[in-house]
Order: sequence, then structure tokens, then C-alpha cells
Amino acid sequence: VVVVRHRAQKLCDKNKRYHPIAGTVVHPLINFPSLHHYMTELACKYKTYRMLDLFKGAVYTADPANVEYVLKTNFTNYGKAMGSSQWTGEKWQHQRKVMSAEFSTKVVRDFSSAVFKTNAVKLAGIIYEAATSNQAIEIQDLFMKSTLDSIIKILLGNELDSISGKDDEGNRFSHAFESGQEATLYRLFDMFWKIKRFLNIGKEAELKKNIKEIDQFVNKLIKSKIETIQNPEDKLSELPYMHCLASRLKKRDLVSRRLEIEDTDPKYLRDMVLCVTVAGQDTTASSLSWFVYMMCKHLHIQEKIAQEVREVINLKDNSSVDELAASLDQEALNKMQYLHACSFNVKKGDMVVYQPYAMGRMKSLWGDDAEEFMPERWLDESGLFQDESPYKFIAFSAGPRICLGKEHAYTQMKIFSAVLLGSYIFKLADEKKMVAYKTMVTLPIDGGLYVNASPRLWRARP
Ligand code: HEM
Repeated sequence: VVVVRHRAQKLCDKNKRYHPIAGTVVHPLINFPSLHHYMTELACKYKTYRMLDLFKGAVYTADPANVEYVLKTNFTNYGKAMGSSQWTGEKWQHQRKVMSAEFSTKVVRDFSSAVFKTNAVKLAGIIYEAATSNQAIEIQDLFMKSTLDSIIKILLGNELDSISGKDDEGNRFSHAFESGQEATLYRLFDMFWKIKRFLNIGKEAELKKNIKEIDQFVNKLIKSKIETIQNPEDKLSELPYMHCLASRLKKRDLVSRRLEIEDTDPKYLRDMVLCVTVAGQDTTASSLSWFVYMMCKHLHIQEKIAQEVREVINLKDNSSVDELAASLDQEALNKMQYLHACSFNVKKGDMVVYQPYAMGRMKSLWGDDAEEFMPERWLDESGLFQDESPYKFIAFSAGPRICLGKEHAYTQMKIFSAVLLGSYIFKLADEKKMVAYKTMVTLPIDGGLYVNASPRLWRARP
């Protein structure tokens, strides 16, 4: 969602007039539970249209040419409509530069991959326990916890271990985070949100409480990080080997690396941690959950991926999950072209909204089979992954704001998919149960995803 800074009513095509009126801002509110279906219908009908609003003009577009115009060609004229100053102006530029440099260093990439593998194996262990006792697993919740554990480890080096469910603070943080995202999306369609914030009522009161919980949690972790960096001897004085190991490990998490480069304001670090956690946690967890759902709905594709994993890493029946995970280096992941193609093909004044959900489903963009799950559409004749224009496949955004964690997200999702599908066969616990999204920023599966797993490997227990 972006806001036009200077008067520039027409988008990319100067000769074309847009603005069919598709409804009022009340319509999305009425259709909130199935918001994205409703918006997809409108996008298929009009591509670019307005929603009448008493307070501001709002243009919605699902046209790749307009998306490119807004996100790249005339980028400077479109500021972000939602989010704090952290996401805009010089502060954003500086933070983006710092993070982009960090994300591309080998040490951070290697550290992240190691964290993803450890957490994928941990998750495989939980699945093993459920599989052997014939219990259904709510896998979305496990993905949410596992991705939260991973991102906190990568950012702060701390073991949150929310997946074990033993950490109350971690559970509260995770809950506050989820509710916070829901309330933030609601602001888009609630013209009275500022009044509600002022009166501290409804979703705004909830949001305030959640923000407090989130801040407290992150501030505490940063404070302890700063203390460890400032006084490493307190804990390690008599263990020279440990000291050396710790200072090597220290450098791998992003906050420690920042603190070692320069004395950084804790508030800046808090914002950086929150930015990346918001951006990278439930985005990946929701994608993985829908991916497993699609795998359960298309068992032959699940088999094909398991076969690809076996072939690429030369997996034997007597291999263990740990061996499977250990073989997943970048070269092996790059060879998994079919898995990559399956992964996630879902998918001053006026406000412009571009619509990734609708754009992932429009026949005018993807052909008559747009709604079908068909990984082959992403592969060329020799089975190699073919990328699409990021302005058409817009799930990771595009242009100067393109997702900074895109490669990390793919690495994480491919490691989890390869470990889990390589070790287990997944089936829906209840084939007849309807599955729907919950309207939030990242569209998780409403009520979670219950699956049954059965081991493929002899040594599926990590
Ligand atoms: C399937 C997973 C993911 C999806 C679909 C996704 C999508 C996106 C999108 C659409 C944006 C643009 C947001 C906007 O401008 O409003 C974005 C930004 C961002 N993403 Fe991701 N993301 C994913 C995973 C990740 C991960 C794992 C990380 C971090 C490790 C991450 C880090 C970021 C950051 C830092 C930004 C802000 C970039 C900026 O404002 O310059 N993302 N992502």
C-alpha cells in the first residue's frame, strides 16, 4: 500500500483513464472474512479501480504495468501508507543498506542455513513423536513457532525454543505478534481507527497492549545481548576455548554484528529486530503451511518432490533425518528445481493498493488454468525453473523495496520442505474439512492445518 506524494492521478498509461468505481470502502469491511476472494473478483472485472472513501482517495490495481510504475519507474512519488518512519525516508534507506549488506554476507547466510537445518530437524522430531503415536499434528502452529525461533536466533543469537511450548514469554510474544498484525490490517478499512486509537478502544486498545508486550520482549533480549557483548568475561573468564568459540559465534547474529561494528542505539536495534521479524516470520510459516496443504491435496506432486530430494542428495532408505538435513547445502537446494517451482506459486493524497493475492489468480495474467496448482508452469522444457517478472509475481514485492529476505525465505522453505517431505508422507487429518484463510497481512490457515504423518525413512527419528 503506497501513498501518492505529488499529484499524479494517472498511473503508467497517460492516455488511458482509469477509475471505474467498484464500491465504497464499506464493501471490503462487509466482506472482511473472505476479503481476498472479494477483491480478486473486483480485480478480474476492473484490473484498476477506485473505492469511494469519505476521507481519502483509494485506487486498487492488479495490473503489472501499474505495479511496475508505482514500485520502480516513479518510486519516489509513492510513499508507504502503513508502518512507522522505520519504513520510509532516510531511516529506511540507511537500514535497508545495512541489512542488505548483512543479509548477503557468507557468514550470515551460512549461519541462517545452519539455524534452519537445526530447527527443521527439531520439527521432524516432534512430527516423529506424533507419527508413531498416530496423532494428528497442527502443523501451522509448529511452523509459526519454528520460524519465530529461527528468526530470533538469526537476529539475536538467542534460543527462544517456543516450539517446545515451554517458554511462556515466547508464547505471549508470538500471540501478541499475531493479534498485532491482524489489527494493523484492519486499519486499512476502518476509517475511524485514529479516533479509536485516541479513545483507546476496540482493536486499537488491543493493538496498544500487544505493542507493549512485543517491545518489552525484544528490549529485554537486546539488553541482555548488549550486556553479553560488553562483559563477555563475566560468563566465560576461565574458559579460554569457550571464549574464543563464543566470540566466533557472536559475530554470526545480526545484532551482535551490528554492535561490534558500531555502538548502536538499542531503540534502533529494537526497530531492526521487529522489522525483520514482522517481515520474515509468519510470511514464511504461512507459505509453508499452504504448501503442505497443497502437498496433501496433490499426493503425486508430494511424491515427485520426495523423489527429487532423494536423487539430489543421494538419500538411502537407511539414511537418518540428520544426514538428510546435513546434505542440504546451497548447491543441493539449487538443484531442486521442481521443489522451487512448487514452492509457493500462489502465489500527497491518494492511496494505491496493489494486490498480490488477486494477481496470483487472474486468468488474464496466468491463462485459463490460473487457479490450478501446476508447478510445471514455472519450469522450462529441460525442467529448469523459469522466473517471472516480479511485477507480475508480486508476492515478494519489487523494485527498490523488494523483499530483503527473499533468498533466505526460499532457503528456509526449501530446507524445511526437503527435510519434512524427504522424511514423511503427509495426509490431511480430515479430508472433508473446508480450509480457509484468516484475513490478515499474511493469510494463515484459519484454525490451523491438521495433518497425519508417516515416516518414509527407517531412521526418521532425529
Ligand atoms: C514467503 C516469505 C516472504 C514473503 C512472501 C515476503 C514478502 C515481502 C514483501 C511483499 C515485502 C514488501 C513489503 C512492503 O513494501 O510493504 C517484504 C519486505 C521485506 N522482507 Fe520479506 N517476505 C518473506 C520472507 C522474508 C524473510 C524470511 C525475511 C528475513 C529474513 C524478510 C525480510 C524482509 C525485509 C527486511 C523487508 C523490508 C524491505 C524494505 O522495506 O526495504 N522477508 N517482504
